[in-house]
Amino acid sequence: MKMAVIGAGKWGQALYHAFSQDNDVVIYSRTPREIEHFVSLDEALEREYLVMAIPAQFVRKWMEEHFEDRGQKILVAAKGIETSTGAFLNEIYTQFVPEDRLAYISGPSFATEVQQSLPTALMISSTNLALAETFSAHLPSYIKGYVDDDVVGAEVSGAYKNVIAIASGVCDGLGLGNNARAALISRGLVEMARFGSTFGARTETFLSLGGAGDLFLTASSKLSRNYRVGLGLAEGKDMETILEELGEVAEGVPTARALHKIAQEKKIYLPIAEEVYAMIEEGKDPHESVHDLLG
Ligand SMILES: NC(=O)c1ccc[n+]([C@@H]2O[C@H](COP(=O)([O-])OP(=O)(O)OC[C@H]3O[C@@H](n4cnc5c(N)ncnc54)[C@H](O)[C@@H]3O)[C@@H](O)[C@H]2O)c1
Ligand SMILES: O=P(O)(O)OC[C@H](O)CO
Repeated sequence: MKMAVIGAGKWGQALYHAFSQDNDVVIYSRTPREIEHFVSLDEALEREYLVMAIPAQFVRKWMEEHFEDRGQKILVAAKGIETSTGAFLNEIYTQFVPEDRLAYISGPSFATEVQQSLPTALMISSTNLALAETFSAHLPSYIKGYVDDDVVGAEVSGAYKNVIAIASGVCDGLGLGNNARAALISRGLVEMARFGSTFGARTETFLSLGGAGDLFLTASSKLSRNYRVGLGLAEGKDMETILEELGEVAEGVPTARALHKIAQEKKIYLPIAEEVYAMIEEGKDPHESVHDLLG
């Protein structure tokens, strides 16, 4: 399969490594990189299959400024909800490409472990199951692919788990113990499903690799950038310092802002996401947030 990965951050490079096992793959990013098969934007857009690893908050602008529809089939690899509009990624990408040429990859997948070819299982979701199957069939042998057609469920799961991961990092950073973290993750899963059902997601999707699987992973490991944001908040650091020290994308931060906006507009009860928003945006004391969540 002739593919191009667009975006050469940690996840773009990991997916480039993975798909390169059995396919003809090139990679492009706005910043030239010393990567084998690094190509120009035009050469990348010429490929039949694209993997889009641009972070969620930058997708719309990038597509407006650089994308040319040449009939490509696209695998969306970012996880997040656009802060400025509350739009899910499928709502953005479908403004440029018909939904039957769009698929979304989600599930428990630290880029560093995918880069090391460690065993991984992921979901590929599309309203066009044949397309999901095509991408799944071209994953390397160390990644087991599962296909599904609940695009909204997969997107909400992938985005929301990042916000719960921030809360989990706060919980561990405050030394509240395993019971508290387990309670938080469990209630976070319920909250994700409640939010997703508002937009037509299937409840069982939140029990899948893209839901519970990714949530368990991200909310329990320092490999998660979002979890590390929570650790920083628990230490009393301000967001500017946290993100500067992180030096990488933490999609849970802008997604928490998006969830707050949506919750206000649609009157959805999102207690954990709202406390993460209060800590991130209003500098609320994490101890107070925990008290209010347990209250
Ligand atoms: N890193 C992981 O383990 C992992 C795993 C699964 C999914 N993801 C998702 O993949 C997406 C990308 O994350 P990442 O881990 O590669 O992040 P990263 O911080 O490693 O890289 C972000 C990349 O985005 C680029 N970028 C920044 N601003 C941009 C802009 N305005 N236009 C175009 N490109 C811009 C940067 O140059 C950088 O290459 C995120 O949505 C993330 O949630 C990450
Ligand atoms: O480092 P995070 O928190 O963005 O998580 C990376 C992946 O989404 C884990 O599946």
